[in-house]
Amino acid sequence: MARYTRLTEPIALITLNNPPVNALSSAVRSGIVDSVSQALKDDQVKAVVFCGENRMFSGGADIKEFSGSMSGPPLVRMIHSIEASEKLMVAAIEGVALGGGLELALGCHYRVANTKARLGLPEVTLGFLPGAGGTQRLPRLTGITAALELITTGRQISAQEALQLGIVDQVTEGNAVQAAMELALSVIGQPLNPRRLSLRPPVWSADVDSVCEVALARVKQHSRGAMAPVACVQAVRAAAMLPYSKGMEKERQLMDTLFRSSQARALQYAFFAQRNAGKWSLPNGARWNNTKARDVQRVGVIGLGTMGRGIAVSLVKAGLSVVALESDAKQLESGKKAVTAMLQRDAQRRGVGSPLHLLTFALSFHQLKDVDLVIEAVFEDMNLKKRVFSDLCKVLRAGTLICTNTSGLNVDELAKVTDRQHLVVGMHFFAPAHVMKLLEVVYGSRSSPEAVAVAMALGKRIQKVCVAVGNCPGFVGNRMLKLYMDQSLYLLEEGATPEQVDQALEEFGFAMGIFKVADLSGLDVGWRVRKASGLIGPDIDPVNPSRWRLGQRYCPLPDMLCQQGRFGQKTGRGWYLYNSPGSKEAKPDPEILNFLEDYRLKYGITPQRISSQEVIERCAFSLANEGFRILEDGIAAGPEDIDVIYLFGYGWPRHRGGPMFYASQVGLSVVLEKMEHYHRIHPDVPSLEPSRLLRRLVAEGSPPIQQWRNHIKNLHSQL
Ligand SMILES: CCC/C=C/C(=O)SCCNC(=O)CCNC(=O)[C@H](O)C(C)(C)COP(=O)([O-])OP(=O)([O-])OC[C@H]1O[C@@H](n2cnc3c(N)ncnc32)[C@H](O)[C@@H]1OP(=O)([O-])[O-]
Repeated sequence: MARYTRLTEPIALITLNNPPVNALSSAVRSGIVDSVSQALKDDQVKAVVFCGENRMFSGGADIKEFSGSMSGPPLVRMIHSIEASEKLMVAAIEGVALGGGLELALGCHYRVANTKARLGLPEVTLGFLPGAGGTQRLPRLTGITAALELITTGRQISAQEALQLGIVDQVTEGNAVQAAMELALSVIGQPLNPRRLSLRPPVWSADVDSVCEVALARVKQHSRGAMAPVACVQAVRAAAMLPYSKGMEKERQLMDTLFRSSQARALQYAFFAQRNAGKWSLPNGARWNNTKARDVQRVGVIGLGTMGRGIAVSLVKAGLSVVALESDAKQLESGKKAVTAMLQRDAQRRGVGSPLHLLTFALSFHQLKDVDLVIEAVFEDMNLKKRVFSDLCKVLRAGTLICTNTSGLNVDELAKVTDRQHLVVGMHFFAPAHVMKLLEVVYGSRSSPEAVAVAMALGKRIQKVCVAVGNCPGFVGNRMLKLYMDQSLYLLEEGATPEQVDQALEEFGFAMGIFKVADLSGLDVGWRVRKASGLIGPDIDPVNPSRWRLGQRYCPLPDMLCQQGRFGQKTGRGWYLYNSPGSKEAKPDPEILNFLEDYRLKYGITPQRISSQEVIERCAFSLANEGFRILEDGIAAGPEDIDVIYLFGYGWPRHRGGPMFYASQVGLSVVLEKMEHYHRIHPDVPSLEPSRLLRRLVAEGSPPIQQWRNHIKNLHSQL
């Protein structure tokens, strides 16, 4: 797993060989140790160059090994002996040098990188720190400030930036191995001690404490409750204060704590869940690896509202040619201005040429006749969408796919009005569509596997994290969100305040509590949906609205707020108070507290003291409980898909893995017991009843989350 090649010059080449990313598995580490010892024994060899197979240096330690018992030579010791070696060691970096890969390179005496290479220490994103000396060697090269930024964020940098920071010694447009050999030949014989980073003194400076304080405040604000970024700051601080060996001791202590933490398990789970989501499968057996996606070059986008604009921008940025259509000249003009400005700003920021030549604006459906795929992004109204779909069929070529950007409408019902039900899929983008990473690709009962493959491939091309989901109201994300929102509202009725609920959720790790999110999105959006679905109508008393609709408990509080014109940030008032319409700083509103008190009095509700624990249990466990129902119904293929949707679309804290992973960590029997408890107290909320799958998994001994798919398969085969 590491190939040793003796070159004609006095140089040996050690090639890491573990495709696809040359992860430093136990076999690779053994191969490196054996190869280094071979080079050291050969008197003719004066220098060693390290490189990776397929022009990929290394993606770091093998993350799969972290869940089992570690074997093979420890990375720390291996890197230390490379650095301590009396022979010259040079890293030739192509592709990526990440995590342990970069730490290996930092143990070498010189580093050469190809211009396209990317370098970084992303361990923090996996719940720990660069524990193979990275926290001690990097600051000794770059200084504290840069090292803190790189290590606490895990940001990947270009070879050019690495050169500026002193992380690499040379950047080449050509072959990095060739350049590394040339460099080796030019420095063979020079003293190696100045090149051994571990021999450098601590990088102390008078402002270390304040720099670390600022970094600590930043990481605490950005990654609420995450342990790893805090530990990263502590480890880098040690590099400033302590000699290398003591700093390494600190690194090891911190690493030991992090390594055993549930946060690290959650983050590593999230890493693989994200990659698994692309490996979609449909209930009929079609899968990512048995279905071919045909190529898409030209895409039509219908509707240039907020969503359509973001979608058009994402497509153009990925190099696709786009025809953007609006229904009248005025809307077209304002959409055109917005899209053009967004693309120009982006090109300027990235220092690339403007891609506007890829964009055509149109008012007539006929201009869509040559596109390969259409994404309809008109207003969320079934009748309007149906009209658009049937008009489209009159102009599109026979094989053109029609995708609908909807957050929950029935894809089958829409497909029925077309002449190509097999070519209709849903594409649920999240706002703003050019920023948010998640894309739910919704297959209807008639969608062909090829259509799903095309939509998934297109999503990947525009750099979305795509998850294939079945067709049901709200799909996966919004179907679960409804229950989460319901619970938050019931908590208000029962005695909580919006700030209390939000604070509990933010302490749990959400970037924003649910009521702040609602204010940001606009309360009128849900109000319109509830009106359209008949939950609010002329027969409902607007002053004393009923708390019972469609046979279950209903909370009319959001409707009452909307009647007062409290639509959230846009009107300066919602669940919170804002300085002015559009302002973002949410302040508790005494009016809301009085309003809630009056409401409880009016309906005879005795307010209870609601603990943060109850907020989390009712919100998070309700999400997971609905997730189990979604798995039962076959709407998501596995728990990982649900978790990816919540991580990338709904701000679920990554260090908690996702609602399904969280349930597995808390313990399924605990979740079951709590759901039974809350359902007993609130029998008028049917969704609190524990799902069949949850009960079944508990009855079967609460298997680990990785095994749930088998249990679900058995459940389906028995239905
Ligand atoms: C003491 C310890 C100190 C050191 C700690 C570390 O180094 S921690 C590590 C620090 N390093 C990191 O955090 C880097 C993590 N990796 C990445 O960021 C990206 O994978 C990439 C940029 C290397 C390539 O991106 P890309 O879009 O071209 O490709 P892709 O992302 O789709 O991956 C392709 C396949 O490779 C797999 N795989 C990837 N890396 C690893 C790994 N390290 N291990 C195992 N497997 C790994 C991945 O699962 C996928 O497998 P599948 O689904 O085909 O079976």
